[in-house]
This record gives sequence, structure tokens and C-alpha cells, in this order.
Amino acid sequence: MTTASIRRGYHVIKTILHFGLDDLIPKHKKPWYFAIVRNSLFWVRNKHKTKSPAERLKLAMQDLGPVYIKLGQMLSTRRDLLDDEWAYQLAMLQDRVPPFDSALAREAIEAELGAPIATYFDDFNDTPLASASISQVHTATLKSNGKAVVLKVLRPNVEQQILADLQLMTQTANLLETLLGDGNRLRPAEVIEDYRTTILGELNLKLEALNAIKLRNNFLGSNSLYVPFVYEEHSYQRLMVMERIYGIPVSDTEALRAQGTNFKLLAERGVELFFTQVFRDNFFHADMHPGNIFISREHPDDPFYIGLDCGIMGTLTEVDKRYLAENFLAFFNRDYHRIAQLYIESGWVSEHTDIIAFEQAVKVVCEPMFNKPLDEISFGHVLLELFRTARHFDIVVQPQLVLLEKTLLYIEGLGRQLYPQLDLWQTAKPFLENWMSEQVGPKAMFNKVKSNAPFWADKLPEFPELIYDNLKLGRKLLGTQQQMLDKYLRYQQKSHKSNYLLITSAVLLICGTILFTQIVTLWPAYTCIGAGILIWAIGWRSRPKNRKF
Ligand SMILES: Nc1ncnc2c1ncn2[C@@H]1O[C@H](COP(=O)(O)OP(=O)(O)OP(=O)(O)O)[C@@H](O)[C@H]1O
Repeated sequence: MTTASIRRGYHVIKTILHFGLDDLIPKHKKPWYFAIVRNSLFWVRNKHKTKSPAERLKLAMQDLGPVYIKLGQMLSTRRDLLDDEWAYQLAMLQDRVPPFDSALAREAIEAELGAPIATYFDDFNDTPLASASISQVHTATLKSNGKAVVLKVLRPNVEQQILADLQLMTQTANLLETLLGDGNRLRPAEVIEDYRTTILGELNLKLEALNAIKLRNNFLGSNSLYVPFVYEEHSYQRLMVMERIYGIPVSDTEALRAQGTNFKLLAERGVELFFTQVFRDNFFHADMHPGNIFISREHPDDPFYIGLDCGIMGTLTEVDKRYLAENFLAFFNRDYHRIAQLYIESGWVSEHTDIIAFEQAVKVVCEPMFNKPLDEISFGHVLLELFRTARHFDIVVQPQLVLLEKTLLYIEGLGRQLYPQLDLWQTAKPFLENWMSEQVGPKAMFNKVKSNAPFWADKLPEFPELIYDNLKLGRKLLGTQQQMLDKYLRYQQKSHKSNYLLITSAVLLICGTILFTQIVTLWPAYTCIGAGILIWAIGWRSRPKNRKF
């Protein structure tokens, strides 16, 4: 552990105590030395007693900076773990970060390019276009084609800071897990592990560049999403160069209204975009907060989205995807039994779950939603409520599903903000039904055969040899089976014969004993006993010896 990380650890603990978050640990779980350490090393009192614990957590995270703010934002979507008030407070976290010195930005860019900025770019602007928690964005012109570009560069030492914070978070989470015991549902270690994967993904701009290229290719020629062109040859782990876009931020409703944007179409395209990414491409943008979404200026009557920041992308397994689609359809068909069944079949909840009790719980959650008009029903909330209900049945939420839930909530929030009467179901239903019909039924079977055709074409030349080998093996197996059958029949015959002799000998011995006690002449008794012993000996000897066939 370095001095810097000890200092950071001290600061984090001080902030936790400053906001009285230690009150959240039940008294009986605190070790005996807790109060001594607290009072001798940290001279801080909880100065926010009047605020709720959830608000205090939000303020502490805000104070601790970008890594904690991002963690809080991620946590706000874990409705399967958190209650409403906590999720609400954490969702309000905003990362406003002052820019860093442009000299440092230049230095970092040139280190990645391995050459002065002027080798490849003209008009590099020292005043950043934007400054975010992890990176800073500068504008320039690409020398080779004269096009306007932006250079996104990571903040200096951001990796070290994040890694140090993550290490500390992991240690704290493990400590909390020990203090709170096994039975707690917060699972801090698991939450931090998920977060680690997400945030480390954001630290590699080369990866982000590749994600952006893939997403752009998925939507080439589309009328709903545009992803700026990425200059892969100038993209590295700490630097990414891409086409500059001039869209209107999606949150700037005033500007959108002023240019006469068709809000209904835009909102519907948002929903369509989400379902296309999840179900058609299985590659969805999972960080769709308003800062990353812009709207085209051209043709406001036929608007499209411009997507930035492809650091966090999600994919679902084929199984999860299918269950998710069925889940939505079952919900809108009010088939609660099917929903309960789907949760069990997919493995999201344990197979030992009491399906009747779970179905009842699902019904309690879903039924009131149907009292609302369809244009007020939220997919995100349905999913969220279902996950929350499943919490009582020990749901294991996959991180990818959490990403999806978060994205869905963003998209819906956005859609409703743009066009409050948006009927999600009307927009999504045809898409989902069409997709489902492609997954099951004759069309799906035909598609599967079609997609497996190259495999079979590859294997076809091996067929005659395989058939010959199998026939040979089959004949051999048949011979072995016949031998085993013969052995078994012989065993049965021997066993019947021996049983018959042993029973006869028993009868003779019993008769002999009775005669011996009842009549005066003894020779019939002796004959019976003698014959019984003889037959027993023959029967015993003729027992089948080997039971193996
Ligand atoms: N291609 C571009 N053209 C114009 N502006 C851009 C472009 N890329 C990024 N920006 C501006 O820079 C801002 C930050 O970019 P981006 O969201 O990619 O950074 P980030 O560090 O990943 O931020 P976040 O905190 O959202 O993770 C954007 O909100 C946008 O204003």
C-alpha cells in the first residue's frame, strides 16, 4: 500500500464519518474498538444529522469525486438491491468536473501519437470543448482530409486514481460483508466487482473506438442513429480521434422545439433503436445518459439520434434475450403464470422457487399497472418491479441485465420527455412479436438450418466415412449385445433350476423332520432327509456363479 492510497483511504473514511454513514452499521455489528478508533483517529462528527441516510450517501459520493459518483449512478439502477429513496437520491448524482491544464492534454496526446500534434492536426484548440470525469475533449482539423475532428484524451493519472479507489472499495466491501453477515441482500463485494468491470472498460479508449466502429456499422444507412466516424489509425488506449458532430444535445428541448423537431417520431425512434440494438444486434449502448445523445440539425421533420461515448456496451446471452422478450409479451398478455415460469426457466430465480407464491407476487406487482392508460406504462419500471419482487425469491441478477434495465429506463425517460404521450407498447409490440416469431416456428427453423448450412457443407465430405464407421461400430455393438443376451438367458435357466432344487430339498427336509417325530418306523424319515440333503447339495452346486453379462 502506497502513502497516496493510505492518504486517500483516510480521506474516504473521514468523508464517510463526516456524513454519518457509519450509523448505517447496526450497533451490535460494530467491533468493540470501533468507537475508540473513530474518536482517536478521526475527529469528525456527523454534521448532517437532519438529512436522511440516503441523502447523506449521495452527498458523500458527490464529495468523493468521479469514481464514487459513477458508482452511485450505477447503483441507482440496482432496484433489486436498493429501496426507492436510496435509488432516487443516487440517481441525482451529477458529475461536473473542472477541465485540466491543456498543456497536460497536449503532452498526453503527443505521447500516444508518438509525434507532435502538428504532424497530423491543424487548429488544435487548447480550450477544451468538454471536460468529463474520465476524459477531456479538444477540437482540431485532420491534416490528411481537412475534416473537423475531436480528440478525446484520458485525464492524467486517472487510471491510478481509479485503481486505487477500486482497491479501497473492494477492501471496504469485503469488510462490510463481514460486518453485515451473509444474510444481507446488498452484496457489496459483488456490486463493486460489477463496477470494476464497467469502469475499467471506460479506461481503454481503443476499446471504445472499436465499440463505436461496430455500432456505427450496425446502423449504417439507418434513419434512427448516427455514430461519428472513428479514425482508428489515430486511436490508442489513452486517445481517440473521431469526426466532430454538431448536433443539439437531447436535453436542450428549447433548441429542438425552435428548429421544429418532430418529437413524436423522435421518441418512437428512440424505442425502436433500443429494441433493434438489443434484439437484432445484441450489442447495445449501455451509457445512454443525455450527455451522450445528440439530435441531428438537418431535416428536423425526420430527426435522428447521434450517439457518443461507446465505452460501456452490453450484450445478452441468447437465452436471456429470448426470456426477456417473452417476459414483455407475457406481461402485456397479463399471463402472470408464464412470467413466473420464465423467471424459473431462465435461471434468474432458483428452480426450487414456490411458483404459485411467485406468480401471486408477480400479479400483485403487475395488475395495478394495467389500471393506467397504456401510454403511461413503463417497460423499465415493469422490469424493475419484477426484479424487485424476485428479490424476495433470491433472484440472481446478471450484470448485463442490470445494464439493460438502466438503458431501458434512460430511453423511456428520454422518450417521454420528448413526447409525453409516447405509447411504448404500440411502438415495441410489433417489433417484439416479429422477433419472437423469428425465434420459434417454421421460419425460425428454416433460419437455423440456413445459418448452420456452412457447418454442414464443411462436414459433408466426411459423411461416407462416418457412416461406414458407425455401421461397423453398430454391427460390433449388435454382436456384443447378442452375447450378453445369451449369457443372461443361461444365467436365468441355471438360476431357475437351482431354485427349484433348493425348494424341493427344503420340502423333503421338512417332511423328513415331521416323519421323524410322528411315526415309529424311521426309514421313511431317513430317506426323506437323505434325499433332501442330496438334492440341496446338487441345487447349491448348480447355482449360477457369475452375475456379470
Ligand atoms: N465527436 C464529437 N463531436 C462533438 N462533441 C463531442 C464529440 N465527442 C464528445 N464530444 C463532447 O464531449 C463530451 C464528453 O464526451 P464523452 O461523453 O465521450 O466523454 P466521457 O469522459 O466518456 O464522459 P462521461 O462522463 O459521460 O463518461 C460530450 O458530452 C460532448 O459534448
